[in-house]
Amino acid sequence: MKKSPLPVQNVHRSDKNVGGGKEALVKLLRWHFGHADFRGKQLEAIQAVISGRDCFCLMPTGGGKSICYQIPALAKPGIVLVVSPLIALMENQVMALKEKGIAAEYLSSTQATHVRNKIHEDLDSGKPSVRLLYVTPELIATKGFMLKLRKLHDRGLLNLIAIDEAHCISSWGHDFRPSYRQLSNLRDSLADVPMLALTATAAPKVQKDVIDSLSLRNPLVLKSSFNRPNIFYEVRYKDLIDNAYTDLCNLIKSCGNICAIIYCLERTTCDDLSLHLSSTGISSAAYHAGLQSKLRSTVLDDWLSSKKQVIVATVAFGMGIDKKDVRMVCHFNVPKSMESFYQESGRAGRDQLPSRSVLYYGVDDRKKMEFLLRNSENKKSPSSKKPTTSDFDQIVRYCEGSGCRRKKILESFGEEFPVQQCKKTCDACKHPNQVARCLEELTTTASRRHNSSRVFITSSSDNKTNEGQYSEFWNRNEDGSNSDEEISDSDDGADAVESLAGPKLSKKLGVDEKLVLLERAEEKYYERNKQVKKSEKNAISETLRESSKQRLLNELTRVLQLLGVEEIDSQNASEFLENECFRKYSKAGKSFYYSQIASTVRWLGTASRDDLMIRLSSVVSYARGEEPSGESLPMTEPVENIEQEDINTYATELQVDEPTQLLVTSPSRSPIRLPEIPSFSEFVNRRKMKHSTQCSDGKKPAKIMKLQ
Ligand SMILES: Nc1ncnc2c1ncn2[C@@H]1O[C@H](COP(=O)(O)OP(=O)(O)OP(=O)(O)O)[C@@H](O)[C@H]1O
Ligand SMILES: [Mg+2]
Repeated sequence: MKKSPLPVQNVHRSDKNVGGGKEALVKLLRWHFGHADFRGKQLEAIQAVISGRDCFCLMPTGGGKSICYQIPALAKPGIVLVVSPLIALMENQVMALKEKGIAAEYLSSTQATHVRNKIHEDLDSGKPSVRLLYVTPELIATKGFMLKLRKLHDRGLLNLIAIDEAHCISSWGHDFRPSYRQLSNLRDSLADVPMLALTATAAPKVQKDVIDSLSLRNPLVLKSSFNRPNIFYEVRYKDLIDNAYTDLCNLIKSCGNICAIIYCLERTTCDDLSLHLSSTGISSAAYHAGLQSKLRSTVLDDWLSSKKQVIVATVAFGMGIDKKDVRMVCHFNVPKSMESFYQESGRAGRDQLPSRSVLYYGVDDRKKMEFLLRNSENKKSPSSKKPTTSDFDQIVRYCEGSGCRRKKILESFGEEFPVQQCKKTCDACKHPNQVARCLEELTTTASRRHNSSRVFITSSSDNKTNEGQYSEFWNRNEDGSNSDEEISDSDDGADAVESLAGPKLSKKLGVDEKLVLLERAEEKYYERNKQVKKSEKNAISETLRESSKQRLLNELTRVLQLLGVEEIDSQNASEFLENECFRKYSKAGKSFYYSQIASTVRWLGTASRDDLMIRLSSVVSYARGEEPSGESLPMTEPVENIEQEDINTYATELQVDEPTQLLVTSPSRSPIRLPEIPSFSEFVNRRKMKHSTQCSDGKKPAKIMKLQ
């Protein structure tokens, strides 16, 4: 309900009288926001900036930082400029303020010109009505807008510049945004306007970097404890769970109809996991930068209004989103640093009610992340301060070490925390024996699976993987490409689907993006051509098959390299797997086929060397004369009723003497490019197809071979 604003208080004059100042400020807080009193260091921050002093305010996520600049805007005539990194975040706050009857606006490229013009007119008028003006750092960097700010300042109207999410200025931070760097000019241009930097980033090196970069002058530094007592911390070990998807479903269901966020490393995992949750009756949606902006807003709105219960997202989601009743934040893949983990898990329980942070930890995930971090370390410039493998070690210790989780989080931010204060609000304190057993089991299981006695804090520096899959891994890339800038200030390239003519897809796109674009283009085609038969719509197109093969190939290449498997030719194996999906689901239709491909990709991501050798036994290659080592591997695809004739024909068609000689070494062992050789099952399948064509031609059917 809108309230008429309280007459503007000139608290500035009474700020020396702390008691009087406080009373007036509390009155504003109660009237406009309905809160009984200030929390933590809010009042100190407000009084500092009102008195004209710079302030650096560190409060945990959900601590109530916004009030620190919203109340000053109501306490003094004039304007408070708020710099915010995300359009969604600005929109949210402005909407909430307007609902409270507070004159707030934001300026962004997404607004209609007439809306922007109206705001500019108001700013240029003798007595602007706007009290809080939200802008992006990009806008501040423009000459025109800076000129406007100077004019406002000259007219005595610019009271405060608040830099929200101020850690974005530091490349040490987990959310570095190059555009924030431009804010370092503010001090020169508007020297005497007080600045308020706000962040929940706990890392001391980021804090110092923020103060230096913004040239804060003798700032009042306010730090609150980073402890979030209402969050229960817990780690689940993927290597000890039969099926992490099922485990997660059960977990969500066991909590009732809660609102949750699930973070995944890859967009495909978001899509896949969300699909899976939905199929079990949990209302969920995926959210990542690969979605069209309209769809993203719908997903966000649905989740904010609790129409959707669970949002499955990449790290592109969540900064500054003020949904109070998030009861669980789950990391389905290990986060890249303790800082990211703290920020993301901190989105639970903003209403201070009991909530949960659950981290699904897997040794494979850890290796993947180590690889990405090492790769990025190798690439980065000497001045770059991206999270490193040593930052990551903190999160590994959080998962792989015994002892209070809460203590580990807080100590990694330099905060001392006596274990007794945890009061059994983490799994390690509540069920110490169970956690100890899990860790012991993890050591044995993982060392067995990964053929290594070193499980803890190891690294896999020489692994190669498809980095393109993790385009949101660095929330904001230094070079700005692939950043979720697109999530904040501009529309993304997904709209290209609209103009998609045939398979004209940019080479820059990853396979998954291409697949999604093709799917959408296809959907659009069918939408426009409703007369097209349903069966046709359901048919699996060659393009889809090709993209699926490529998707499998990418994952296979990554997994084979990660596990050091050389005996499997990824090309043959991907074709084999795709063929398997096609064979099983071509009749059932596209969605079944697509979901089978997705689940195969998922399986590849968790498969061990032995799993791969077993399932892909028919495409395992050995060097000429080399025998498979150890016991013979069982085949998951038993080939029955195969005649010697078939084997001979297979050999003859490939012009070799013995079938075993077909099986050549992996490309890494042999520099010679060999002609493409179909796998045996593929060959059998082709023959099967030939037979069936012959049958339909009215010829006598040949003996049918059965591949299960
Ligand atoms: N003094 C207060 N008393 C009660 N509730 C408050 C008070 N101050 C803020 N809140 C509430 O706390 C919640 C979090 O506030 P806010 O969004 O400002 O947090 P934040 O510190 O900016 O978090 P983030 O780091 O996630 O952006 C909001 O719902 C807000 O209404
Ligand atoms: Mg905030």
